[in-house]
Amino acid sequence: MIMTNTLDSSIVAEPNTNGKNVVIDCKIRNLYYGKFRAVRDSHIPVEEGQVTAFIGPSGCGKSTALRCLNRMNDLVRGFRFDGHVHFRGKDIYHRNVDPVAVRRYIGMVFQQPNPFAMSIYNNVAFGLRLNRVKDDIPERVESALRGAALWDEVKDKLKNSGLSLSGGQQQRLCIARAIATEPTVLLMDEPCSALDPIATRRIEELMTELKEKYTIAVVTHNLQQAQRVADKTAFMYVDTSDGGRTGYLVEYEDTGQLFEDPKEEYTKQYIRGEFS
Ligand SMILES: Nc1ncnc2c1ncn2[C@@H]1O[C@H](COP(=O)(O)OP(=O)(O)OP(=O)(O)O)[C@@H](O)[C@H]1O
Repeated sequence: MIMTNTLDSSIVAEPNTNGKNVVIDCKIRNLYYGKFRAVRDSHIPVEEGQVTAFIGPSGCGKSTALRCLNRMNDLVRGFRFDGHVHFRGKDIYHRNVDPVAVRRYIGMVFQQPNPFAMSIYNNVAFGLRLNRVKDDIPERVESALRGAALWDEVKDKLKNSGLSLSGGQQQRLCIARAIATEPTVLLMDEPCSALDPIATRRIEELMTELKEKYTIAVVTHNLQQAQRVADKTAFMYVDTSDGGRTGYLVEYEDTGQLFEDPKEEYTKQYIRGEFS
């Protein structure tokens, strides 16, 4: 039986053609929700120590592709996936791999900040206990809160409810909860869409700090945000030619290259704002 240790983050990542290490290699040939083909033909590598942004119009499959990276779609009824997701060369969809173990290495932060109705301290400690971490809990909680740039704001009120924090602080608490178990990769699904511009900038700065330690993949509607935070950008679009609405990868590039000199006509039109 393949257990957590086969996903051990000490396994060397696969080198890319550009010499960068690919931590997650995602290839979606076809992805279905029931009979609906949601995504096709999308090969998106996630490189070590980089921020990779997923952009594209609504419904093109950005969140679906992101959720494939840590098997979050497994929870959706009717989900079927033809392709592969390799984490450090290991197939995370192998029948013997435990999805809970996958999420230990590939954590996630969602669109809406979703702290639990418990204290700030326990919000972070919860993830540790869930992963059977028993040692150094207070130190780990502090380290995660520091890592999420929240410690100074909450250190004197750790017993207060996580729900008492502002939206931006709640999202940083969720980031602290996600990094407490020291994942290799952090997936962020529109992490700023519910936040005001100041809280958004704080999260963006935090992403730049976090990539020193974690590889990040982020879905964003905000093209300026992708340009500010991402090293690599994947642009997805929706194919309606066969009467369906199937998302696919149009272009994956260095962010600067994709925004300044895109190869594909659809990318050019999208970044010029010709469709949304
Ligand atoms: N759980 C689900 N069950 C059925 N269909 C779904 C499910 N989740 C998403 N879809 C469909 O899959 C397609 C891709 O959705 P997805 O949310 O991945 O797109 P997106 O690009 O992230 O969109 P948005 O930018 O609006 O969030 C859409 O047509 C959506 O309706």
